[in-house]
Amino acid sequence: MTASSEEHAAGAAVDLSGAPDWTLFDAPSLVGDSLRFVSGQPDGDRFRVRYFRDAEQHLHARIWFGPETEGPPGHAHGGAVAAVMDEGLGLAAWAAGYAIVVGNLNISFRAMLPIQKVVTLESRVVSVEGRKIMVHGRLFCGDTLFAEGQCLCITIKKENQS
Ligand SMILES: CCCCCCCC(=O)SCCNC(=O)CCNC(=O)[C@H](O)C(C)(C)COP(=O)(O)OP(=O)(O)OC[C@H]1O[C@@H](n2cnc3c(N)ncnc32)[C@H](O)[C@@H]1OP(=O)(O)O
Repeated sequence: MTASSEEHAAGAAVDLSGAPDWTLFDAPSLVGDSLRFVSGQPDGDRFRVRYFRDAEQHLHARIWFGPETEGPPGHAHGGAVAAVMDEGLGLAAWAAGYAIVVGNLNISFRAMLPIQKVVTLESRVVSVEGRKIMVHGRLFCGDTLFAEGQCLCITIKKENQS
């Protein structure tokens, strides 16, 4: 494989730095072990993820899809893409102050996503109606859109919060 700034052999350092106007977002301090499945192994061979917020407090992430996310040869499994959207868009609602679970996640897979590549997730809380928080997001690199999603998050009832 040809190494470029966005392609990395497993085990090698991966550049997850953010845009100049982003600040690192400490997701584990907000939701702890809820991140274990996707972003819990920052040096692993599945996902490597770093979260940021921009000046308007929208949540972004740089995400490396490692070899263990492979589905179609050389490309990410749709479930891996969905897992990233689930965590990232759900986390966007948490970061906006809502203790939620995801009730519905609608994803369109627009292009095959090469593994061992750093891509960007951007998200936006687009509406809040009672307990329903709608978050939209897209996973892309440069001009290539890999997936876009609409995530309906539902705030957890007080009696179900631990
Ligand atoms: C922590 C950050 C990183 C991790 C993020 C990871 C996100 C996740 O993966 S969470 C795990 C996956 N999700 C789940 O397991 C959720 C399973 N579902 C549930 O627990 C419940 O169905 C739950 C909590 C969503 C809703 O149940 P409940 O609290 O009884 O609410 P309920 O009264 O049914 O619905 C509340 C409102 O939401 C709406 N709603 C609920 N579910 C849906 C749905 N799937 N589609 C559309 N609307 C829905 C209802 O219509 C209702 O609307 P309205 O107030 O207008 O009548």
